[in-house]
Amino acid sequence: GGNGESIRTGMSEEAIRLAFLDNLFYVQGRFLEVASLDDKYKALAYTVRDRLLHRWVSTIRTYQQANPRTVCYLSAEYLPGPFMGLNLLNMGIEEPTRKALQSLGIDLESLIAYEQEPGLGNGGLGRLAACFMDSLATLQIPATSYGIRYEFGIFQQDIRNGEQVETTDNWLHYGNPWEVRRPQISYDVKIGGHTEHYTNEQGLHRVRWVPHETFRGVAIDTPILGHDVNTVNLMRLWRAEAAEALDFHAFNEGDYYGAVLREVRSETISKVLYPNDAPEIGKRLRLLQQHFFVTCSLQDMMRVHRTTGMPIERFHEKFTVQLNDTHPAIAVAELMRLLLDNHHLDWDTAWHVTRHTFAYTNHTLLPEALEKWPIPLFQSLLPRHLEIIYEINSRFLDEVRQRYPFDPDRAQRLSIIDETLPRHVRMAHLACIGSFAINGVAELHSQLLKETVLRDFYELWPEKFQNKTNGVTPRRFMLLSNPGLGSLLNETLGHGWETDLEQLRGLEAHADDPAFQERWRQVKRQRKEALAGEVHKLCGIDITPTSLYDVQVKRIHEYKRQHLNLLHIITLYNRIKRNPALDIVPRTFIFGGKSAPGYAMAKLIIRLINAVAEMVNRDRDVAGRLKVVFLPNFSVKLGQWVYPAADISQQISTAGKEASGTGNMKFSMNGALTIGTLDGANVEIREDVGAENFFLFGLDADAVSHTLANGYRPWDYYNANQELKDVIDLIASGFFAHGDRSLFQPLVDHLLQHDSYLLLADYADYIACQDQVSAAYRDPQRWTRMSILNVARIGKFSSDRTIAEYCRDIWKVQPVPVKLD
Ligand SMILES: CCc1ccc([C@H](C)CC(=O)N[C@@H]2O[C@H](CO)[C@@H](O)[C@H](O)[C@H]2O)cc1
Repeated sequence: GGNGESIRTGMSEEAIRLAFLDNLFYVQGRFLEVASLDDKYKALAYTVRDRLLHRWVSTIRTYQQANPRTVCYLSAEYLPGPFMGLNLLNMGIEEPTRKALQSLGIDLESLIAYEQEPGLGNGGLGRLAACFMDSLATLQIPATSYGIRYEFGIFQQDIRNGEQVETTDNWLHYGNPWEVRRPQISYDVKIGGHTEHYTNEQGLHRVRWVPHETFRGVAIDTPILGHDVNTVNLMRLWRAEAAEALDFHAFNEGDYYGAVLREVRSETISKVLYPNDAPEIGKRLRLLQQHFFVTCSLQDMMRVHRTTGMPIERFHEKFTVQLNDTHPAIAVAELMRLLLDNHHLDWDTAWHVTRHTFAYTNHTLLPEALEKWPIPLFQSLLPRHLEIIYEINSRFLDEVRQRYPFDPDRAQRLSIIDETLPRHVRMAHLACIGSFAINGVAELHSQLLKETVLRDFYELWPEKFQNKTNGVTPRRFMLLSNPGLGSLLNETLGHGWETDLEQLRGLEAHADDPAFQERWRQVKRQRKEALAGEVHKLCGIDITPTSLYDVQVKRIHEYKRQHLNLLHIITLYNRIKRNPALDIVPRTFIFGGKSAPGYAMAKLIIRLINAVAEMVNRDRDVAGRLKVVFLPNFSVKLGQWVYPAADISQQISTAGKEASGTGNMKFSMNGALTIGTLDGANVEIREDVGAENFFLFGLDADAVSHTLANGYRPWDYYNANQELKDVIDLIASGFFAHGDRSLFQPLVDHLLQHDSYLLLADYADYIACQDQVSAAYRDPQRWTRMSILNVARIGKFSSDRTIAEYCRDIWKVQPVPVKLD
């Protein structure tokens, strides 16, 4: 390149231009005039990837020299979002790249918009794992994030006649330039079969697992660069392949299907992500997927451990392994198997290493979301693991009986095995017994864990229990998503806040400054106009940026109460119909989120949202003062348009049900005000931003459990509140279903007869709170002050703070800065 820098690693506009053209010619085999958007995107991706791998090589060299204690994050889901924009930002080459492409007549934004994100997750849990990767690298912590490289990610959601329709997510169709296949890094994965116990010639007891089938897991690596550092950690995802791609013998016999059968069968393991954020009992492939990525990951750690020369008895000193919910909990039994059967350690030593290696994070209190596997399935798939689990359990129960000699019920409650027929393996129990630390993801959630689902374990091992309140990365969700806000903050606070978010406190001094307020409103206005453009493109609906953008985007679930949001919208609609001259604050209600394909009530809620939208958006009396939009196919990419454009963030789950929430943090970081319940991290957000800057309503977690325990009767609330009655009756009338009363009957019936998520009990307070929101919005000075103070006091909710706490309290690891060679 120009001033002596190589075009493979140079950071100047000139070097990047030459590198881009070089990749276009010699990787894509295209010249500019005939290059497609995909060619240009790939050429730029390879240009950026070279600079990532340059830093990765330096990182690996540093780690080999330092042999540091390393964090391994095991997660069945990752939602990293599109890579191009964040990699350019974290490497600090956005401007030179934009100019280099401009000089070639290419708009960088068009290439960034073209990228398809890896949708390898369902929602909160998967996105949190991605925010953690960004913070681990930015804090220069040696870490590897392990998971599954699904060929097909979370389904694409289309809305047809108001209904969710799922289509296959073929994200790899045009290939993925950000990943590097590592054929040399591959491991055997055994399943099924039986075990053989024998005594070897030295008279020692040995166990052999004779599998029914053996597959291969191959590593596919994606470099994860930290912000403004040289550290590149890896996201190492496993792809399933047959030990032998083609069975030539079968082929010679002319059995062509037989010849490829093994390959097809094996690939099935990592074929597709399970699209539910609640388990389905006994899905064989799901357990196979969990065993698959766990055994590959632990074997990979053992390979790295061997290179350190440290004895296997010190494995837990080299590696600390975080279990992202129970999905990788089989790891406790798998590490024992590898230590006992492959390294021939005695039980006690193996167990000592194992329980000092793992830590477990719980992400949900919903009883139906706690995974348990039927013993027959476990026996057929993982016979050796089941033997080990039985042994772990009997030694554990011995300890429990010693501790509580006269309390057989407690032992039964604590047992890994649920004896009620058909017998099941309780994965949360295996995780708790095999881990040295157990944490929830927000203070209220961690408290409820100790009082409810994990109470017995808390009473047994209170020292294991911790809280680690979630956080989100301000790089993607502030700087990248909201550059206008980023430059206003840089101008006002200087640089540095994006890696030390507490510096945002400096905004408090500007909260009442009229000039600064005006700049602040302009930033929000620009994002609202940008989103209006995207809504027009995606839904063909025109929304008004002067209206209040009232947003609820998250997975569709009854406990998240998207249908309570709808009860408010219909209430406003009825108010206008009763008095068309009513002076209300114009609102645009924006929904987004996928429903698990088999979750009928969630799908009905999506249908009702679109049905209400159809009626309200064309109603002449309403005259555009209310607009309802359902944004299809919500994703990280779409979130980056939505979070910066919101005025109100809806966080209205039934108290005690949302473990933390992370969307709530992304909205507040972009100056939206929250209307919410005292649930999950809402409690801590309100604590930090100030009660006067948060719109609170509803029963708290104690009141919810008391109300449900004392025979809750939703009918009473229906009969006692005329506005509520009118709303429910309107839905029941078929008004939103072209007169078809039966369509939404199941939803109405459930609300009047069960309402297990207390919508009717919280309705009146919610409506009153929304009226306060409208009143506040009429006073721009007051609203802008509240918005500025929300950002000023949101510092705690950076995933850098969360990861720093995991490093200090659980992983006991230190940063290892990397010098670029
Ligand atoms: C087996 C199917 C399955 C898949 C995913 C899950 C996740 C635990 C669900 C999830 O995403 N939980 C969310 O995790 C976030 C990150 O901690 C929290 O912020 C959300 O409150 C919680 O619902 C449960 C069951």
